[in-house]
Amino acid sequence: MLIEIPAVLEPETLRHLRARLAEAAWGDGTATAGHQSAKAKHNLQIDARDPLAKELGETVLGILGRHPLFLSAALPQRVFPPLFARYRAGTDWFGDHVDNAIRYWQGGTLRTDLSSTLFLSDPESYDGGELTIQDSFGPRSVKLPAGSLVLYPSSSLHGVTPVSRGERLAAVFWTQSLVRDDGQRRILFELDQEIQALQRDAASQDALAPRVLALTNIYHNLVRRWATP
Ligand SMILES: O=C(O)CCC(=O)C(=O)O
Ligand SMILES: [Fe+2]
Repeated sequence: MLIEIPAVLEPETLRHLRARLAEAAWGDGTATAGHQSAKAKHNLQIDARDPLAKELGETVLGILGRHPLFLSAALPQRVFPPLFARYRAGTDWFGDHVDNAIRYWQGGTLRTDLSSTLFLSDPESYDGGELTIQDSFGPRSVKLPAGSLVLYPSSSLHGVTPVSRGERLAAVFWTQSLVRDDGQRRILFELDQEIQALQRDAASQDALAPRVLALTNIYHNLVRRWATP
């Protein structure tokens, strides 16, 4: 399931991130690529050990950790710190590739269940740079407003088309979910969204309150059954 989450970043946070990224020390993106994706990857990124990457990564993780739609859709157990990427016009793109199933980090491991791109450049400011994802319904091309993010199963082949004008800035990160199976996670997300809609209706119709309670109970019982914390 591919989920778009609009306006994750406030305009002011976006301005702050972009201003800090303009001063960053950008290095070759292949530094962290696996054997197969190194051949496909043509972009720049900030070294994960760079204090700036850590600081901005924490800002993004803090926002995600409080974002109801991200929490509902990803059911995150752990989120790998964002990698800041830059694609320049005329040279940069990322051919179709797979993300490694396991990422090593802080002496531990993270299983990549979900991949995400948080778009940081205004779509009007660059040409190309579409994120193409092989969804179960066929290829999807994603180019979102700055500050919005897309969440997709890490099992999908994906890439970024060449940038032909301007530059594309993005924060890319991976999530290990409490619910590993994409189909189960999708059922929980849809159920949770419906319960929340019903809860809004229940505010003006008392008779709905027991229904909301019963469905909320079902939601949590499914989480108990499917989550592996
Ligand atoms: O820049 C993007 O949107 C995706 C990057 C990507 O696929 C990766 O770093 O593995
Ligand atoms: Fe990738």
